[in-house]
Amino acid sequence: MPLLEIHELTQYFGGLCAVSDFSVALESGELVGLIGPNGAGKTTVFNLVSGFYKPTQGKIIFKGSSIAGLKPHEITGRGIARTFQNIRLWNHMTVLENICVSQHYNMGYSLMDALLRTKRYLKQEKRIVTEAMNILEALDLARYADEVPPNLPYGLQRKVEIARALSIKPSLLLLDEPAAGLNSADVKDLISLIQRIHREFDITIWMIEHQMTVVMTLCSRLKVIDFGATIADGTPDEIQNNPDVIKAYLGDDAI
Ligand SMILES: Nc1ncnc2c1ncn2[C@@H]1O[C@H](COP(=O)(O)OP(=O)(O)OP(=O)(O)O)[C@@H](O)[C@H]1O
Repeated sequence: MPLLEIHELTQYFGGLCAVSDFSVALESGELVGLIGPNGAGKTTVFNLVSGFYKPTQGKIIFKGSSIAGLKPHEITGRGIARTFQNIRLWNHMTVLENICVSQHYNMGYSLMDALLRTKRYLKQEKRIVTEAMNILEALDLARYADEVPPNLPYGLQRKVEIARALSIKPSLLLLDEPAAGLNSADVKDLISLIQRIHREFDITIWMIEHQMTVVMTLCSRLKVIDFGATIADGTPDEIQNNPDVIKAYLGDDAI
């Protein structure tokens, strides 16, 4: 059984069809890419899978159960984590607090426990901090635990966002343009980081990315969409030489 199955997903925004009849199946352990020109509908697909939008039509099945229309926190609870095209960290909180706050969907204590600072509350809070520090250590970020994100270079902020997504121990990680805004040295580091996460965290990764070196190096297969519709599906080599893909990116003159 695939980890994630999407059948004929369609999303309208008023009269605009942002995603049309999109289907895909991701097997556990895969690292695959979703590419396409600007405005193709890629982020909309991720927003539908992560519960930010309710699909106009279609099925989204994760671990055998339908998740279409669930709230984002419910989908996180099922084991899907994501990052965003524009980094969304809490800039007034430290790196450690940013990771801890994402754990609170799974805190295991009540409001009353928190108000009375019961034993259960203190024990769970300690667990959350320990687990957050473990993830920061695993990604070589522990030394930045007490910094606020704006004090860190952009490449490290991206890494913190990935650490935050990993901290919920997802089975599926959605990365939305992780290389956006990074310089070439940071892109190289990001490629190694994603390879390491994929190897060490027993996780399935689905990524949107415009930088071809990143997807060509990392992904075993790619799906290409344009104006919401799928135009190609295949290995990076097949995709690079597909005339429909070349046309979508470069226009008719390219072929
Ligand atoms: N909430 C929304 N309301 C109305 N239109 C939207 C909304 N979200 C996206 N769209 C439109 O849907 C289309 C697909 O947008 P989407 O952001 O999914 O594309 P994308 O492939 O991720 O683009 P990019 O690579 O530029 O990020 C675009 O025309 C966009 O303007």
